Amino acid sequence: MNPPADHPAVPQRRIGVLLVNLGTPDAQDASSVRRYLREFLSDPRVVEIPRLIWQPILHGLILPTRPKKSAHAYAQVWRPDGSPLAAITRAQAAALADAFGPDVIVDHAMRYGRPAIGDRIRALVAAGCDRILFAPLYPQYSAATTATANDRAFATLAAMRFQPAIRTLPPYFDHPDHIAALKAGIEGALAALDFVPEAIVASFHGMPERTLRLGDPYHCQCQKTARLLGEALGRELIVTFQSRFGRAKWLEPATDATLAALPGRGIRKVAIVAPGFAADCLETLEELAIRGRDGFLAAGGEKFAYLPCLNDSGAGIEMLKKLLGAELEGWRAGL
Ligand SMILES: C=CC1=C(C)c2cc3[nH]c(cc4nc(cc5[nH]c(cc1n2)c(C)c5CCC(=O)O)C(CCC(=O)O)=C4C)c(C)c3C=C
Ligand SMILES: [Fe+2]
Ligand SMILES: [Fe+2]
Repeated sequence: MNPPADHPAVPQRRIGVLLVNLGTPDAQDASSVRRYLREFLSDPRVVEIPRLIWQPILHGLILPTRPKKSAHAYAQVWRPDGSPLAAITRAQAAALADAFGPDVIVDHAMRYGRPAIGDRIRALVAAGCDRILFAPLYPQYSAATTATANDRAFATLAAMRFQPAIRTLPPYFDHPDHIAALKAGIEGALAALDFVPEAIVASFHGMPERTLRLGDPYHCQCQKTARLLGEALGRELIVTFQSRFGRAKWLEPATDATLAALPGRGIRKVAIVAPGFAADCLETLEELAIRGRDGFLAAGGEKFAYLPCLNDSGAGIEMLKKLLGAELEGWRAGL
């Protein structure tokens, strides 16, 4: 027996585009930060230590102490409209709302915290989407970011009788449109400075070094982004890795140690970019733009500039339109 045409199980043929980023606390107080860190650091894709060993460390050592320290850091970058990562991701989705036509709904979600991936996928389905382009906004693939976001999307689908078709945005670390957008953003920001940097540092979020040996392509993809961007800019970039967490060895060279060493090598005017982040966040605005600057100047540096991420800039949104639009083409052809 066929259901009537207006039966809820008969969808309209719409497409959803879900922009996804890491997630951030709902508020800047220590208990909101603790809630966020508990979810984030309990993800076995992020901390690859056996649960029986990690859970006592997380609950006994980290969650009682780190939230207060992190809340202090968040307080320094918090905006009237909330956490920078949340506000910018929201703005990216808003800027793309009408980019793909009336049959495409653009929404956003976070892997940790809110808006939750499961909630937004279900909302897109309820709005008539029978296809969803799931777009983790990480230029470089890592199991700790891209894979865990995709896992959450597939886990949501696993609980559905009537699933939408799903397509995931591949990493875009070397996509010519990505490199061109980064180049345009950097050149625009450099032109507004009152000094000419003697070096440009490209700082990527770090990862435990063993993930590289285990086959995570993240490190290589970061290096390739930096090489292509350096070629586009016509100058070599200094590649570094930031945000070390825990006692294990992380990818090197470390951003903070490199910044502190540059004045000793005669480099006293520096610009720093973060081409691994689609949106500015705690890690760029506090760790690089505030603490990075302090460390560089304390070591004898004279001029320091943090150059913003692509965010919802014209170049950034045009790039996302092209990348997402190309993914939608295949589906459109069949509609
Ligand atoms: C526990 C280890 C961590 C791994 C591995 C890790 C990988 C990783 N993270 C990002 C992007 C972001 N991380 C952010 C914050 C953040 N990251 C860690 C730890 C690991 N990240 C912590 C504990 C925190 C929270 C802040 C703190 O307490 O220091 C953010 C910013 C979130 C925000 O609210 O602004 C982003 C973005 C990538 C790309 C990555 C691996 C490639
Ligand atoms: Fe992180
Ligand atoms: Fe950090």
